[in-house]
Amino acid sequence: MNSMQSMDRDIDHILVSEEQLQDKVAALGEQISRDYQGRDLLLVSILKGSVVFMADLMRAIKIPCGIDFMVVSSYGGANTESTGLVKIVKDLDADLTGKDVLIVEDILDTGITLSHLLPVLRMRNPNSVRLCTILSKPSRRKADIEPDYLGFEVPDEFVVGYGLDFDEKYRNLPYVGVLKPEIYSK
Ligand SMILES: O=P(O)(O)OC[C@H]1O[C@H](OP(=O)(O)OP(=O)(O)O)[C@H](O)[C@@H]1O
Ligand code: HPA
Ligand SMILES: [Mg+2]
Repeated sequence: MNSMQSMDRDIDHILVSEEQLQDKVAALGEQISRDYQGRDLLLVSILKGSVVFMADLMRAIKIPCGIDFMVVSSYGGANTESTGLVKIVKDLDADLTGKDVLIVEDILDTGITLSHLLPVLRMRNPNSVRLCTILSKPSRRKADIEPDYLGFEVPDEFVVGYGLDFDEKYRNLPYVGVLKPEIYSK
């Protein structure tokens, strides 16, 4: 038994396939390349969840851009509910003055994480701040935040894969799926 097989076995059903993800990333990359032509684009990846999407999206963007990373945490450990406490664990290195910042996220769920982060970034005098997320769960929104660039809407289920974890696992699945109920109750 190898580890891929054992991860796949924990999945109840797939919501977004690897092919659907790759097609969407290519389309988003094209659109962002058009929209930010001639601008000072800085991609800001919110770790850890966005690592897979960031790595794919930046290669689908065909114009010059910078990249930077921020570590923020609200769904600690095996929590499937946001704690509501958003911690900046590692801040950006870049000076945002005059930059066109595009936040790269894996999922916009309640919106609580971004509702804390957006005002912090906007205070740093960027030219613009927009949000690109591969997944959104609109039914769970608590903060008034919507993505400027969106991959897929997902239903109100806890999803894993393509960067998203349950208890730090399943981030390396190449698709987005829902875990079998018994995995949460272990
Ligand atoms: O819209 P919200 O309800 O705030 O949820 C979205 C955030 O929650 C997850 O991060 P998490 O805190 O689990 O950290 P991780 O990226 O390291 O898994 C996800 O990556 C988003 O950043
Ligand atoms: O559905 C989810 N899965 C994993 N991490 C998350 N963070 C917010 N929502 C989710
Ligand atoms: Mg998480």
